[in-house]
Amino acid sequence: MQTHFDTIIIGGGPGGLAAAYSLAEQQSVLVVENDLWGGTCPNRGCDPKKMLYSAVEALDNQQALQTNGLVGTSAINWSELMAFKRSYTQQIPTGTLNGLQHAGIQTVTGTAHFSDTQTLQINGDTYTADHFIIATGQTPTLPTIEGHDLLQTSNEFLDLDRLPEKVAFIGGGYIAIELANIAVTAGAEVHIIQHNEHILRDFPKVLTHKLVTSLQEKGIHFHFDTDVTTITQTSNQLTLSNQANFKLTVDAAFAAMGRKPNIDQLALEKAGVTANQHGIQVNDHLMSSNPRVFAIGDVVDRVQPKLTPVAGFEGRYVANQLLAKKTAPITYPLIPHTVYASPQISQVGVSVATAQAAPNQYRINQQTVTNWYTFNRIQESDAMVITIFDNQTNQLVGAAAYTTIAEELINYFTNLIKHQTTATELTDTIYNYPSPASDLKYYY
Ligand SMILES: Cc1cc2nc3c(=O)[nH]c(=O)nc-3n(C[C@H](O)[C@H](O)[C@H](O)COP(=O)(O)OP(=O)(O)OC[C@H]3O[C@@H](n4cnc5c(N)ncnc54)[C@H](O)[C@@H]3O)c2cc1C
Ligand SMILES: NC(=O)c1ccc[n+]([C@@H]2O[C@H](COP(=O)([O-])OP(=O)(O)OC[C@H]3O[C@@H](n4cnc5c(N)ncnc54)[C@H](O)[C@@H]3O)[C@@H](O)[C@H]2O)c1
Repeated sequence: MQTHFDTIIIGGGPGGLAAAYSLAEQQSVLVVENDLWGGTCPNRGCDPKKMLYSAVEALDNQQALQTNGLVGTSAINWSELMAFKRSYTQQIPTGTLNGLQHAGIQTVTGTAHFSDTQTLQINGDTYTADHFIIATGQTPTLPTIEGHDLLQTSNEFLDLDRLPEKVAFIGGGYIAIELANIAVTAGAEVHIIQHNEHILRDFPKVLTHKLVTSLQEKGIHFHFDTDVTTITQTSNQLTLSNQANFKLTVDAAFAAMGRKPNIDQLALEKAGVTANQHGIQVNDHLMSSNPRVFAIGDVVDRVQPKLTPVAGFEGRYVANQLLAKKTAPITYPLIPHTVYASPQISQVGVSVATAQAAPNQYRINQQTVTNWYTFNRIQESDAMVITIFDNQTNQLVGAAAYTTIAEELINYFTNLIKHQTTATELTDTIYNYPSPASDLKYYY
């Protein structure tokens, strides 16, 4: 059994896998995974969520066209939808493992922890390496309140055999909004309990307010400025309450209050790697306080959003460093992000808040586009696109969108910003018509 490697990667998710494949042609590589090969995104994150969204979007689109040519609405059959999701997720761990082995990458299933600065213990065996890459991701945070162990998380929601009739989500971030919208569309009574007065703190308020209205119209009950302090169980139900007279009884409740780095099992102190509650601390080369050890993806303490493409980008960056193909500090490209709901909210580049705070530097073009051909054709009830231009260069520098096609629109904007497109140049390209891209010339 080989026990020394050029690089050992802890965590077989999008970050770890990107690093492993990039290194494998020139290095001996071992990847260690203690749960589902493939990690959060394809097993219990982005991909299964969007499998469920296939039905949510179809139903939304169908409902929008009632009285405009479509007769009757369908309904979601939860167990069939879950079987559809599982047809994708069930093949992920084995497929991932086979792919790694096929590429000549060694694998071990087990929990890794350091015993000194250059040694790992896995399943009682000792492994050493020239370098280590920690890519262990995050897990859901549970509140420290009475009855917290009665809460479930996104992990369980995305694999429910049966959708409970009445559900609550604690939190108002990505996960609460995305999963609550799946649940309400599938027929559940849904409550979102948020400890302050707004959802999705990083997105423009003008768009999140619209989303709250849209989700309320779909039937979601929002409880703002509400802290749950006690959870009790009575027969098959849970009661969530606080001392300020809040009391809600549901069939299931899900914690969606953020995620915490998977570092507890790593014995980082033995490796001389420093970390805090946000994750492993790294320098601008993603190197930890131990120069042999790098960290990538969700487990890193950094300001960039914790998303799959960011983890992959960091994995390839560290691999290139170890192969001496790149020595410069990491510089991140634009990172577009989307909340998948009904409709979606996406944004990229300079934020609306930043532009509002610097009116001399930026011009904001906020357009209600509901009546534009693209959105009228699919009967969107409310759609808005915001573009932000630099006053001096007239270049597009930021964008945000509230529409069912925001996920694709934001990719166009990302490319336009990347290529420093000016407002005038937006009119220079001929796009296929009619299509969302053919509207780009009107977003100046
Ligand atoms: C519900 C949900 C929806 C999401 N939706 C999106 C989305 O739409 N778009 C998007 O870009 N991102 C989304 N994300 C975020 C995305 O899943 C993560 O950013 C991405 O998976 C991070 O990749 P990673 O490799 O850093 O970590 P992970 O994918 O979490 O992989 C880490 C792996 O390390 C393993 N591990 C942990 N500790 C050890 C140990 N000691 N030894 C061995 N192995 C260990 C874990 O089991 C895990 O498989 C979503 C996340 C969730 C939870
Ligand atoms: N579409 C996507 O790209 C996508 C989807 C899902 C998850 N993700 C990733 O996963 C991460 C985690 O998602 P999340 O929704 O769990 O976290 P989040 O950070 O997006 O939101 C956490 C929410 O919980 C609230 N909260 C915090 N403490 C609370 C408390 N004590 N009581 C009640 N509410 C509390 C916060 O105000 C916030 O609204 C995201 O930040 C993102 O990186 C991305």
